Amino acid sequence: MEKLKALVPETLKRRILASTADDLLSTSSSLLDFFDPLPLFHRIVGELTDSESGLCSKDKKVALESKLKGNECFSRGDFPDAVQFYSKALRFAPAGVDEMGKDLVSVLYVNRAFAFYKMGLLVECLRDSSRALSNSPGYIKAWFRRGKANASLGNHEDALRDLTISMKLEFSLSGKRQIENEMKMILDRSKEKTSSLQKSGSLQTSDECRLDIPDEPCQIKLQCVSTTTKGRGLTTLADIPEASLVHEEDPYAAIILKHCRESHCHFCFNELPMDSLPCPSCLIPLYCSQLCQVQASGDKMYDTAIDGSFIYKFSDDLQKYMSDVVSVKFSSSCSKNFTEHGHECGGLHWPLVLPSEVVLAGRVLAKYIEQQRPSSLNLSLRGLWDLCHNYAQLPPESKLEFHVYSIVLMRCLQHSYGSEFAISGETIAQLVILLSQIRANSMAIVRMTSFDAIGSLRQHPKFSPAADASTISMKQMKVGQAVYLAGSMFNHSCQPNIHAYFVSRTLYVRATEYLARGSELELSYGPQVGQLDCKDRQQFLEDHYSFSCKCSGCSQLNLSDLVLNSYRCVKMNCYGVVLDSHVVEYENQKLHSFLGPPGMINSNLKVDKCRIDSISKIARYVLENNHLVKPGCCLNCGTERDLESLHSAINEADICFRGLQDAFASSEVPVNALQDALRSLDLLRRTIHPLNKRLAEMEDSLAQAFCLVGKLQTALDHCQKSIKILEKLYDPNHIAIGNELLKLASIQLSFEDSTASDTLNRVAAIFLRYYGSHANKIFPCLQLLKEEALRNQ
Ligand SMILES: C[S@@+](CC[C@H](N)C(=O)[O-])C[C@H]1O[C@@H](n2cnc3c(N)ncnc32)[C@H](O)[C@@H]1O
Repeated sequence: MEKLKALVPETLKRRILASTADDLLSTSSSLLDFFDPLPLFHRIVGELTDSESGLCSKDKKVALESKLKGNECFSRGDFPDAVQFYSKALRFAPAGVDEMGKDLVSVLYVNRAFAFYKMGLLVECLRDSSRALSNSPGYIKAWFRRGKANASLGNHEDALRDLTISMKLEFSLSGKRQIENEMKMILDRSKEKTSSLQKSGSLQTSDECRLDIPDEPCQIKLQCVSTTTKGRGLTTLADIPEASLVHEEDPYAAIILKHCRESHCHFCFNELPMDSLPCPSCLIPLYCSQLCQVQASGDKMYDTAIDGSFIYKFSDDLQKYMSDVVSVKFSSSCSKNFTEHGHECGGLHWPLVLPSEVVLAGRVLAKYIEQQRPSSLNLSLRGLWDLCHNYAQLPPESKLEFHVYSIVLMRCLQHSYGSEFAISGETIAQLVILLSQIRANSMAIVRMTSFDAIGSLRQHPKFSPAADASTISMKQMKVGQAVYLAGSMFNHSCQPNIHAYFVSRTLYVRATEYLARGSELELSYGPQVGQLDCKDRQQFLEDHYSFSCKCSGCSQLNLSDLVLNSYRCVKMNCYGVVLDSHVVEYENQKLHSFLGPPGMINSNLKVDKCRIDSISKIARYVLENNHLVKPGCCLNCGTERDLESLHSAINEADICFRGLQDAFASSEVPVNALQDALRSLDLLRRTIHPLNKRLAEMEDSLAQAFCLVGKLQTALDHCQKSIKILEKLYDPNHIAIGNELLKLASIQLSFEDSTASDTLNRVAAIFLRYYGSHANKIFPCLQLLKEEALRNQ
């Protein structure tokens, strides 16, 4: 793409870089006219759309090589590696290829099923056997393998049916004898005991994606209104209690992020199980279940029906059982869904190489085209979305990229849709706007990383939260990017009153505080008060969303913004705040609105969300000092400090802090790194304000380090100190505090401290407020820790 950008003539480039939305028709037409006769442009589009030369098409040779390697691993008892190779082979195996009289994909599923069986992963074995049967209903080995898995799982009735079918299909006498023996064993076993698993019916063996059960229906009515500073926004038509679900929505379009392609399902974005499924027609996507696979790529593979090709006639009962096993049943609403990966499939290269937001735009366009069919041949995106965009505020480089990508994407889509739509300057201009809308409105779908870590730990019989104290930390990981049309109406606030989260690909929004009728509902697009200071939040929003934030946190004084990056007063007995020059600039702006017009001072001090009276003290000082906050000057007593010397102390501490972080990567903390870190902490305490966030981070790192060296009481002290600071920067009931308290609880549990249950109760209350009934699903570790705490009591 860089090559294409470099070719754009200087004059046209300058016009594009300086363009506004009104110029787009002209700039897009000029660029289209420039690219269309260029051989290089056509070569690039050709490479992106040629399924033969692309990197994404299936390859029988690679599939067979991988299968062979899988077989070798299997023969020497290395089953996990065998699974890896069979999975690779499945990814590369083209559909409908015959391998020694059998369908290659089915053979690979059966081989992988056997490896799972050997590893004791019976549910995975069962699912893979069924997948083989969906492809090849008459595959004897698959029925046999399924029967064995069902028998081991205690599903004796099903096991006998599976084996009866394989017996009837089997020709060889030795084969029949082997099946007969198996059936005899199952009959004996089923007489001995009825499996507890079968009785409880608790085992999930179906190939449905484990979609989470939605919680209480969302009944809150919201209204779209026009705000004075932020465009449209959503307000509530009724009072909303804290923790209520206020919105639930599936995406218009969604895409997985590149770094998660190998680890998460490309449809629901959950972590991939070991028995993941590839796309039937190309190499890129992996899915957690057939349901996700079908929803994303279409039901090309799974319309199998039992035909009359079987020599044996089965009883009605068995015939029905076979049909149930081989035909994957999905709800009718799912089969009607637009298959968002369908048009990119078949080995095309462009979905792999173009940036995520461009591929997302491709999915949006394809969905729109499908919806317009068969009426519209003349693609017009005018009526597509009523979403805002900030094209004029985009960085100039992004404007050029959006132009180039729009033309390339349109040509790639033309490859799938042929002459169905004509490309013109106008459609390119509309696509540039669409990309700008995606930039302003799309959301990152996130997962809590500890969810995954604990999920796998939990399967370990020896998992102990106590022993794994330092592993329990919550980090958000971006896995996907999606557009939610109604959800796009929520404005941002750095002091949000609602919380957005995702279960699979569904967006849920919950009120995190009581909201009176008529209040505006605002979520955080990323940065929040307590996390970053005003300057850094504004910078983030400018860089990522191209707007200058006008939320309450950025326009009204609050304690966090004043102290988060501040220094302490040179007088050791004074706890006044000393600000750096860049912080002063932003705080002075807020101070003006805080003070209001002349004459309103003092009597009308409006201090939003300030829970600490020091704001008033600061205000009083500022009022007495000509309404100006000065860099390096204590806001309590007015004493000046040399900022330069403070900067070098902080740099020194930062180096030490990074050393400690590096040590965590190797899970070993050398004694000297610990001593250096303690010295730095001391230096920081003398240099920066006691509520500066750096101190909290240093205390937190030391807590982790002392956990690693087994000094748990010291770790606990540091963890508590970190939380104390964070509680002042955020709110004590903020989700960030919930995450920190979870760490504290795991340390408390490590030495059977009975206060762990109180800590966990606080965590549960916070999580409930942010995640409602989804809390346990999103944080399974909470339940584990609670059980551990109960055992300790
Ligand atoms: C997802 S949209 C929200 C709905 C939008 N206000 C509208 O009218 O369609 C995001 C855009 O809303 C505006 N916006 C949202 N929060 C804002 C804030 N705190 N301050 C200023 N503008 C904001 C910005 O233009 C931003 O790009």
